[in-house]
Amino acid sequence: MSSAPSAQGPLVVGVDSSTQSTKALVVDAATGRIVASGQAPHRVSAGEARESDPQEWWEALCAALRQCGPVAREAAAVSVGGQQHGLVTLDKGGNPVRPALLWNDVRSAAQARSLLERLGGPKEWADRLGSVPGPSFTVTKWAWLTEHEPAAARSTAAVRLPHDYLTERLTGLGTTDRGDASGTGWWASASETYDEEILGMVGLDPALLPRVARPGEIVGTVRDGGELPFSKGTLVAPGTGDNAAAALGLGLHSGTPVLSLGTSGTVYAVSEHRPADPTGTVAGFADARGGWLPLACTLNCTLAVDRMAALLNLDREAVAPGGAVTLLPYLDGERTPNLPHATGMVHGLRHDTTPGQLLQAAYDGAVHSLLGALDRVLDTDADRSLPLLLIGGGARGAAWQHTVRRLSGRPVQVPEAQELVALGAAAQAAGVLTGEDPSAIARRWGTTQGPVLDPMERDDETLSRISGVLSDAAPLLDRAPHGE
Ligand SMILES: Nc1ncnc2c1ncn2[C@@H]1O[C@H](COP(=O)(O)OP(=O)(O)O)[C@@H](O)[C@H]1O
Ligand SMILES: O=C(CO)[C@@H](O)[C@H](O)COP(=O)(O)O
Repeated sequence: MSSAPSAQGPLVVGVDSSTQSTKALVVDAATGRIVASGQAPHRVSAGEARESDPQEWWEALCAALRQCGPVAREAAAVSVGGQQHGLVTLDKGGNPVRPALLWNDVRSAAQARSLLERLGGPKEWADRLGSVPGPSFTVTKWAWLTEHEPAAARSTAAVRLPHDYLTERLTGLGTTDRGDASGTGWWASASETYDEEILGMVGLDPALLPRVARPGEIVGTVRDGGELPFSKGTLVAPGTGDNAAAALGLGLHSGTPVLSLGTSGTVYAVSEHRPADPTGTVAGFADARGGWLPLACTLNCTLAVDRMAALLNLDREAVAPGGAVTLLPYLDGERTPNLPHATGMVHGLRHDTTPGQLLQAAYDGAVHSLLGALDRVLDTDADRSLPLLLIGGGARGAAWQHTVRRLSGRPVQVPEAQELVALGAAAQAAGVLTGEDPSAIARRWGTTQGPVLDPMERDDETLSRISGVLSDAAPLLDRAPHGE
């Protein structure tokens, strides 16, 4: 007798192992009802480095599943969605050689610049890889590691992405998927294979990389033993990167734009056309189904705004309108625009500027970066009147919702479902059980149901003011630290 007697179908588990925490959902595959959930935090290093211990991700996964209770062990299938790009280096025993270098660690900016030139420039990268790799991409992190920590690189017997590492802890097999592989900078989206010339450029043996599973493949079963949080034999789906998982969770059709407000800010859509943006603004990711996920990502989203609220000793909702102050919240450097050495900047501060106006300026600066890429992630024939789907932790905030509506001039839909990455992983797990398209499963679950907030008149004055400050301040924002 299931400990979830009201379940109508088999139970599946979807996981979101993201920057700040692991979220796990036990879901009824027939209806999408969340039967149980759990969450456990991760630690991320402070300062210039952005690193996290993969073992802690595993412990957080086990803790989140313990919070779900015994029902988690009844899951027939599981899938893991994870933060993209992270460089996980494992020794011969499968143990991390060092903490993982995360997507938001920008120390490999110099390596990124060098790699662009060595392959022949941004257009060559875009044509082959689909993306122009910046310091967020795994390939630049591996180049950094070989230059700065050669002993660690020599001790590495396997290279994984965060979601690959957790999937392998379950199955004992090294696999990844095209969605997450497309964020490495060594998986060519044109050929859908690892690019051995690029691997050679950074001295990485292809044998250290995981097999790229096909969408919908069962990559293994949960192996026996230890404190594994699932029953032996539970089917394991390929998993994918968190944004591709969220796209599954939303059951996205092409042309519908998504703004995700989390540790990272992302704007993306699904497309049948392979992206190849030579400017590097749009990353040409693959999705988890066989199509494409053109995406732009910012480093400074909810954490930057929360930091400004803390500095101003304000609640995150205590914004005030009417300011003419500009705040570029580039506290961690910035990825979109590509300003890895940037820092936060305020312009237009006056005696009568209020704390609430300054906090609103932080929201404006964060959303301006995302909306600046919105048009570029959409196919030319996309209906620009469709609501923006707003997801991620920030989507729950009134100030975020209002800022997106005011600066986009578009209706905004906020799904009631809160953990779209984990829901997408659950849909993928359900898909390996039934053979159904995970996006069709998510649509059947009704995951995008939620209020549609009416459009507001677009605040073009604020948008152009921010663009003007950004343009005039570029030389200052792009200045590398002394000696780089
Ligand atoms: N009610 C809320 N209003 C505004 N922001 C929120 C709210 N709840 C959470 N957040 C923000 O969401 C962020 C976490 O978002 P989430 O998408 O879970 O992060 P991750 O990128 O790690 O998956 C937090 O940093 C916090 O700033
Ligand atoms: O780097 C990207 C996308 O290219 C980020 O979206 C990471 O995948 C981190 O995701 P979150 O922790 O913010 O969910």
